Amino acid sequence: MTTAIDLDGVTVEFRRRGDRPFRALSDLSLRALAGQVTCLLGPNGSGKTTLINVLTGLTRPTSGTLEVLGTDPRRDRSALLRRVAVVPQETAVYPELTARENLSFHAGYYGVPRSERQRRVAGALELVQLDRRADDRAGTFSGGMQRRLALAKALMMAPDLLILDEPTLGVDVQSREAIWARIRDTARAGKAVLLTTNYMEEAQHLGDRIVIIDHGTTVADGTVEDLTAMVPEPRHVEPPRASLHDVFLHVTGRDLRD
Ligand SMILES: Nc1ncnc2c1ncn2[C@@H]1O[C@H](COP(=O)(O)OP(=O)(O)OP(=O)(O)O)[C@@H](O)[C@H]1O
Repeated sequence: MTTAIDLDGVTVEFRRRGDRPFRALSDLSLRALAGQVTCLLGPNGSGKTTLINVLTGLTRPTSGTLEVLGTDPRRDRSALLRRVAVVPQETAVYPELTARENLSFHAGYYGVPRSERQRRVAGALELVQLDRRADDRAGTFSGGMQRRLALAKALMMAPDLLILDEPTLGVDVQSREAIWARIRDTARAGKAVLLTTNYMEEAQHLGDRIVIIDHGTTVADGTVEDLTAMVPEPRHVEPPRASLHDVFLHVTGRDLRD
């Protein structure tokens, strides 16, 4: 399988006023493959968003090497961004525009030819089951519907790498299932998917590969089976294996990060 993301020893330091530089990422290495969903887990402040910003060339690492879809985001960011779609944590839709207008605007902005736009927009709306609400303003949508619209925007661009920051934060079970199904389809179509989540169930359900980071560095990396085998004393008798929830607490501890 092709490597979509290859990070080796990446460190990101932020300068804080009157303080020593703060390491948001510390010698972090990570690989993600095409055709797989890679789930990135980590406590608040562990560096997940910083990592996404590094992958999209928004934040320049202090040191380390990185390749995303075979290119260095520091060198050719605009070419890379034509092949990578990011669904950020905050809702990124225009509330005054309808769902269809949101997608058309996005397609136009990213250079989808006019002749193709209508078909692509309609296809994306159908994918996330918003076709019946296509001509309603996005501002009237529920949180879950807005997340689905943001996902449609990304999927419409047929990216080789799809990055999602907490894709199902605060959405109901129905929207969650719809979003999960589209994420799985994207990986099955041979694309790489990297997503961050704080929901163990989501990682357990979707992740072909789970990477847990803490204090800016990788503390566990493998399949759910690899990771659950790491916990020495499963706390439950039934089922016999530790859950991903147990693994997460085992490798990151119980302290708050604030
Ligand atoms: N521009 C910046 N300047 C200084 N510190 C920063 C900056 N950006 C992020 N940080 C710090 O880096 C650390 C990692 O932040 P980041 O947003 O990557 O965490 P996260 O894992 O995405 O957290 P959450 O789960 O809460 O979204 C935090 O301590 C944060 O305060």
